[in-house]
Amino acid sequence: MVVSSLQAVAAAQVAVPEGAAVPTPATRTVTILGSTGSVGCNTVELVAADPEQYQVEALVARKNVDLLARQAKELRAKAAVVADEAHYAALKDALSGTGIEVAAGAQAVVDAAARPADWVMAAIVGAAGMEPTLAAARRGATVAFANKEVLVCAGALMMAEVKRHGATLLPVDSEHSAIFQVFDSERVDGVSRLILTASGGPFRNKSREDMARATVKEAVAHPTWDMGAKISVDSATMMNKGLEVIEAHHLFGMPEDKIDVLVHPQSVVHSLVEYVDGSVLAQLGTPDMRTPIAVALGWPRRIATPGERLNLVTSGHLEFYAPDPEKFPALRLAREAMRAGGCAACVMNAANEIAVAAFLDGRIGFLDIERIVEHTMTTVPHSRLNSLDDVREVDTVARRIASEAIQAR
Ligand SMILES: NC(=O)C1=CN([C@@H]2O[C@H](COP(=O)(O)OP(=O)(O)OC[C@H]3O[C@@H](n4cnc5c(N)ncnc54)[C@H](OP(=O)(O)O)[C@@H]3O)[C@@H](O)[C@H]2O)C=CC1
Ligand SMILES: CC(=O)[C@@H](O)[C@H](O)COP(=O)(O)O
Ligand SMILES: [Mn+2]
Repeated sequence: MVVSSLQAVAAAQVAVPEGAAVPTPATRTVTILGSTGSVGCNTVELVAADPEQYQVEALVARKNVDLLARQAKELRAKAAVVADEAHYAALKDALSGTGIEVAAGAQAVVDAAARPADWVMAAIVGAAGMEPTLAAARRGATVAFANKEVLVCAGALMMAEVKRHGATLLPVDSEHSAIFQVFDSERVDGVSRLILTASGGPFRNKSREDMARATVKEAVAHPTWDMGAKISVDSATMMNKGLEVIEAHHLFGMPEDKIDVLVHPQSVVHSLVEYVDGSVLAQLGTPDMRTPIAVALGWPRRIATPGERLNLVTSGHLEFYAPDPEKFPALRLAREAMRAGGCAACVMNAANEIAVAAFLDGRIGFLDIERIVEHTMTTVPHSRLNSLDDVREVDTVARRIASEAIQAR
């Protein structure tokens, strides 16, 4: 396996940075970015189940004031922050008399991530999570990392910041948590291949004609996982798996051609690592995000979660198939973006965010998502990403081109 020394360092950084203090759950202070979302609510549930073990520094959402205020009171958070300033007054009102600090706006979200918590859940959806995730990494926090779009649009720069500031990234995405649990980061040259499993989404057995007519309700009805709307649509196009191949590349330092995708409709085998001696190690479990979140929350220990345990006697057949590249071109687009390097993955991600939002708003059809993404990828000129300012600029240009293409339809 060809793994450069930089990649090997990056892979090690995902696990235990040398000399890093390992906070025990008993001393852990916690911030949850995106606390009102699907991953956020699961995280809140685990933290709330053991109130003696965690002190909550800050909770962050975009605009769901009612839920954010309830969570902040339940967890006795020190601060609650909404990104959308239009909701500041409502949040202030909901938390008046509690002593909980309240703030709003994009800078307030970054400031919340910069507050001194040992452990930060990065569960904002989309590239909007980049600045707050960076703020947590830059003060050397342990970052439980769900927000995959950040690594897709700025992976190399983000991993460099993680290394520079001695932060620790713990994967939360179920496939990457699975790999993390069976990946020998001490001996990366023994790893020959990563195999990411994919459910195939709600349209695995549908024709392209069916997909062209797909409604929002059908697209977000994931067969095995209960998730937010954006990632559910990504699963339906299989762009989610494309984003995850890029995420795995950055987290584990593996080249694109050593990261395979295997369709596994039951979502029981969460991913696999193949070693040079022919061993293949996998992590299994029921499709329940509380498990990978608990792996990151308790790490390096194991903490108990509620929920059903996997029973292989009653779980039925486990099936595995090769992905269908004709039906799901998003996988090809993601691999092309990886091979192109530079700004390509950032452009793809930005266009995908715009196209998925337009589909969810009923402005375009399901198959238009892949068309908008491909059009944007072929329109935005290739460039290198040398700084985070470059990332912001390319992201803005790609969003504009994708939006114009949607308007022109
Ligand atoms: N859901 C899952 O099981 C999994 C999710 N992931 C990844 O985790 C991330 C979160 O996914 P998911 O929980 O499904 O998403 P949701 O849409 O359910 O939740 C998103 C969260 O982010 C908040 N948010 C959105 N925009 C901003 C912003 N600009 N600033 C601050 N907060 C913001 C939302 O607040 P509000 O509620 O107020 O809008 C909400 O709390 C995604 O990157 C996804 O790909 C990865 C693996 C599994
Ligand atoms: C739970 C999780 O990690 C999701 O990213 C999941 O992988 C989505 O399912 P797909 O395999 O259908 O994309
Ligand atoms: Mn996943």
